[in-house]
Amino acid sequence: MTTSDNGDNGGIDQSVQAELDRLRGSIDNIDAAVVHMLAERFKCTQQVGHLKAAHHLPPADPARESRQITRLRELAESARLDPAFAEKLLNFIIAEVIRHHETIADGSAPRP
Ligand SMILES: C=C(O[C@@H]1C=C(C(=O)O)C=C[C@H]1O)C(=O)O
Repeated sequence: MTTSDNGDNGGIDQSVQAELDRLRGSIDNIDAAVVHMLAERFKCTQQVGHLKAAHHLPPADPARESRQITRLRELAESARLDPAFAEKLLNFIIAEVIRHHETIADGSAPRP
């Protein structure tokens, strides 16, 4: 067995290390894509927040959220992702968006 250290049992086989590095490279790329996609999503939701504030619409729209959750759960199922996890993630993001919308409606967020 080829290990990356002096033979103690803490060493990792080099082929295992190479596979770990390859997979972690992909994970890093995916994490970067997630960050970029979230940034784009927040750019859109900020604009929605300003539109709502300008027209005195409430920050949250529970009916829209309910449709999104139904849709996302279906997408998750077909992608073999746990639908409960997908729902929790969407709710987490939406809660942050609503917080932004409340700040915009308060008048404490500058227009971009
Ligand atoms: C972005 C909106 O505002 C809120 C945030 C949502 C979201 O992040 O997808 C969905 C509904 C609203 O509670 C919207 O009304 O479309």
